Amino acid sequence: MRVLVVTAVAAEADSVAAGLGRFAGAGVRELTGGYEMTTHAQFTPRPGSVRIPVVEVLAGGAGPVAAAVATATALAASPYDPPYDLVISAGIGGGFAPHAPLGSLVVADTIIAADLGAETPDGYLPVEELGFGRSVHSPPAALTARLSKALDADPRVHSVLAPILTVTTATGTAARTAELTARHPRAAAEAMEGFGVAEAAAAHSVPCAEIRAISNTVGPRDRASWRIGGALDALRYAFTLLTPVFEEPS
Ligand SMILES: O=C(O)c1cccc(C(=O)CC[C@H]2O[C@@H](n3cnc4c(=O)[nH]cnc43)[C@H](O)[C@@H]2O)c1
Repeated sequence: MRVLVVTAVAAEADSVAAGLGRFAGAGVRELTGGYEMTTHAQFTPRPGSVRIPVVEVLAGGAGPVAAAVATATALAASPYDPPYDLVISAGIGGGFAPHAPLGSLVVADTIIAADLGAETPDGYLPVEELGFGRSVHSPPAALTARLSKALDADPRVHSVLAPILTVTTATGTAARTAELTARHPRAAAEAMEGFGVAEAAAAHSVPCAEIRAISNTVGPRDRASWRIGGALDALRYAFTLLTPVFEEPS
């Protein structure tokens, strides 16, 4: 399986790469847009394998627009058809209580652009209700089940399969938290790239997933309470558990 993992920042890409690291060789290359790509062409073919799995990790920038541009650039630059078998948006994220505590992992069953719509005096309307565009991507259920099962195989890991919201402004007040929770009661995490990655993947007809390691609780902004190091460790460990999935036939 050929997999493209897209993170926002280099620290997240490094954690993903470290999780994949037992498969060796890493490098960095520039894409035409100037994005940094850490390349891991590191899976050893097993007897009977017909394809050599390759996972590439790309730090594509923060926010849905940078993420979409970076992902689309990487997909267009691939010499393969299809360009990849799977694209994963991965990184740290905010967790909605009580679903996703600090250090836990969230696999998206839906990837939702939570602020792609319009405010009205009667409340928020997503683009679907405005009559244009889309604000939801649904990764293939069989794929998310495989990812979740791989994480749940380790009893020390707390993972949840739930909606992940993509926002362009990180939530920092109780009022905004309540609004998002009312609209998306099952949402377990928010981050800033998933929907952009998913849009680019969809344009190339490549399945997309999103995985977040929780660094902070969504709520009134309290930067001192963020546990970025712990979340980066959880992200790294998640990718050690996920590597067998990438070795399976797509
Ligand atoms: O300061 C650091 O050392 C550091 C290391 C790794 C990552 C960061 C980031 O700030 C990453 C930004 C990235 O994280 C996502 N994120 C995390 N928490 C939230 C949240 O509560 N709401 C929305 N997004 C969140 C997001 O995807 C950002 O792009 C810093």
